[in-house]
Amino acid sequence: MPRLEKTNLRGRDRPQLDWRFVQRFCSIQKVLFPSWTSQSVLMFGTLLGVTLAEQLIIYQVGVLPSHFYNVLADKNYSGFRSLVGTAMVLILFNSTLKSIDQYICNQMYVSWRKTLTESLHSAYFQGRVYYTLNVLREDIDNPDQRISQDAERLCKQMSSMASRLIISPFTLTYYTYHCFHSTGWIGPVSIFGYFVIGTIANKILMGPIVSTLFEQEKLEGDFRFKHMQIRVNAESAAFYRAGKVEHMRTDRRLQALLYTQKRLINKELWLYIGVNTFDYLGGFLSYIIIAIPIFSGVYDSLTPGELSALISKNAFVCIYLINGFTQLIDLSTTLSDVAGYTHRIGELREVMDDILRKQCDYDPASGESYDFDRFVWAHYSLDFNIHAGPVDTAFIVDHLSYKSPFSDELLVEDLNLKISQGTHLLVVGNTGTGKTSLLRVLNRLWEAHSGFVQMTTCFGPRGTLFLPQKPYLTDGTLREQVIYPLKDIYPASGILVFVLCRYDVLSPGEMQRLSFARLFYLQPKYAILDEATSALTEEAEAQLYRTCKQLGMTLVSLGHRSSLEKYHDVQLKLCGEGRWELTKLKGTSGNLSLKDEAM
Ligand SMILES: Nc1ncnc2c1ncn2[C@@H]1O[C@H](COP(=O)(O)OP(=O)(O)OP(=O)(O)O)[C@@H](O)[C@H]1O
Repeated sequence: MPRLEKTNLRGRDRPQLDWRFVQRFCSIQKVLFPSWTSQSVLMFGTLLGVTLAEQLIIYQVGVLPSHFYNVLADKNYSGFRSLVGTAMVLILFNSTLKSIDQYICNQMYVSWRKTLTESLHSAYFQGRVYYTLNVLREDIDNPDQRISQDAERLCKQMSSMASRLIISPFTLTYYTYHCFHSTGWIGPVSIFGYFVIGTIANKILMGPIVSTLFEQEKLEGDFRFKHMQIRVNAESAAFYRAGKVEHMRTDRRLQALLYTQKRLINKELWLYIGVNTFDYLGGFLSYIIIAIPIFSGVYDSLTPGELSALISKNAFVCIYLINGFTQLIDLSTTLSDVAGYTHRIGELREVMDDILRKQCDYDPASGESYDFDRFVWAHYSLDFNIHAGPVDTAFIVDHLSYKSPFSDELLVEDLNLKISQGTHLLVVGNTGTGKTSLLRVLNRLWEAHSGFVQMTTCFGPRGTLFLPQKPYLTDGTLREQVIYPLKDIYPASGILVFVLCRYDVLSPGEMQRLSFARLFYLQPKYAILDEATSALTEEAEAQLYRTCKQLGMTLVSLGHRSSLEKYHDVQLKLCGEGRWELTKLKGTSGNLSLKDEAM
């Protein structure tokens, strides 16, 4: 796997309001609106209906004052009474529709967030994408923040734009027609021209905002990660009395974040100036439009009274049309946020797709999310050899060479090995010689440099189970810890009590014991133990190894302790610089050739 360079925010990769934004935005919309009958489309349709009704009512409310002038001037009491009644009904309707509009927008926000986050989750947890993304890819920052926060903000901003955007084609068409009717072509053409200039100016002002917002979100993620790191490692840091240095480092991240936030605010100032200028200039534009024919003598034949009536009528439609456009321009601050979040989520989706594609090329089975539970229940009816191979074998390693993803030096070269039932293997070697890396390659977390690894059993119960060096205890009850990674008890029983477990207060030895409890519960055929007893006494280690063997497990252990030798039949020693030695334990020694020896 080649080392990936950090490419974000450099040169042509700076997130902009460009074609790539449009593509990423459209691909996110496809997720949010998967079909014409989807919930989002129905909500959008309802919102359109509500906003159209709202516009009709607003128009009626807008003409009420002129009716009041009429009935008051005529001292028409019954007309006044019915007008007050109409006004009350219209106002009630208007406020109800406005509230429904807000309500639908909020519902849409939650529904979009659900759809988008679930879609990101399904890619993130597919195969080993979450591992590759967090451990091996350096070109993408804070995937957790993109999924939890950026997706939320994108949906929030889009829902806040929705009702204004959805209605604008209708109001713009309606008032363009009226404007054309009253002023001729000069009105709509000048207003459209004005809008085009405003849009270009705003696009120029928004460009730097999008990339700065992108950067700000990255720094926000880094800052949060630092706090998370302290939270997880609070005890170790406290043993070092590391408060001062952690304070300094956390403050440094805060300063970087605040510096970028200030830069963003400074850039936004120019956008606000642009938007506000556009708003206020728009107010005058209607009078400029009407002034042109007046000064050029088109209306010279009209009396002053007719001229003022014409000016008032034209000003009304022009102002409405301009208002429609300024509302769109006002959205540019929201749009720049949407663009920033769209780039962050779009980039994450692209990288996840890329990882998944490469994983599927390397390991076709990795495309599916591995479901331990499915395999447990399937076991009774299926023999699940996932690759054709001898039934008493877990792995066949053939001329395997591997290296760490960010280095060119081979850790192990040309390794031949067969892990078979009943032959317990001990892997030893100095620190950093590639013992755990061998397990990464066997587990297909890392790709082999050359040669191949064939896994002939499945993961999980009745197959192969890996106990990693760092015991992973998840959130949940003790029962959930023990049955992990199963979701349900197997076979169905209530033997494990429902006790809430605070895994963070367990000692390393207790964590290792709990990992063995998992192993005894799941009872795999092959148990791969990476320094699984390093925090336990030799007596406890002996007891656990004895139990594993009584349960019929074949063990592959990694470790430094010589006490481990007596539980194993064969030893693989990694000597560094690619060299390795395979020897028989319990008396026999010397290099073994894989193909000849029955391992
Ligand atoms: N995620 C990773 N990305 C890049 N390099 C890694 C990664 N994990 C391990 N390495 C490197 O690979 C090399 C082998 O690491 P490995 O974990 O296999 O050592 P090990 O033999 O198990 O050591 P130990 O006895 O300390 O557990 C080390 O130089 C390490 O820095």
